Amino acid sequence: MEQLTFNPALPVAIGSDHAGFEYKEEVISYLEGKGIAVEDFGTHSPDSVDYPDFAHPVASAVEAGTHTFGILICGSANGVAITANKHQGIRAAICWGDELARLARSHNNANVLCIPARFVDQATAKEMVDIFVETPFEGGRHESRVKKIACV
Ligand SMILES: O=C(CO)[C@H](O)[C@H](O)[C@H](O)COP(=O)(O)O
Repeated sequence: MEQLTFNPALPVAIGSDHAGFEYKEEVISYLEGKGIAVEDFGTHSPDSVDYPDFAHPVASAVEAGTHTFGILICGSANGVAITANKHQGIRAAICWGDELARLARSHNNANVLCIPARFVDQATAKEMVDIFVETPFEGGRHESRVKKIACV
């Protein structure tokens, strides 16, 4: 059975493109302030970059099991989500509100939270991160559905 909650012994993997850079820095500070280890996969400035260059390494780290879950931030979250979901072991969810973040975890056992920096404020981003960390996967009827995702 998939891991129900996140492993606090492993770091969170976080990445963004230039559109998500400011939010990434804020979220890193927020998580570290709560005593949660974070590995920053970049980008490391607001200079224009290509989101796949940062989404793939985060997805690979989560898929390898070296990081407990991933956070990816770009302008709309579409680019980073499309990229991360190319990875067989990744369930990346675009969330723009608390209930979406809760459902992504409880129903879909999402392991990457994708945040649309140009469409939510930083307070919402942080609230969604908290919910993503704290909400366990429900299992039950959702278990078989989640297992079918990877059956391609
Ligand atoms: O993939 C995206 C769009 O769906 C992301 O939001 C990117 O951040 C966006 O495309 C970047 O746009 P920009 O005009 O190059 O800043």
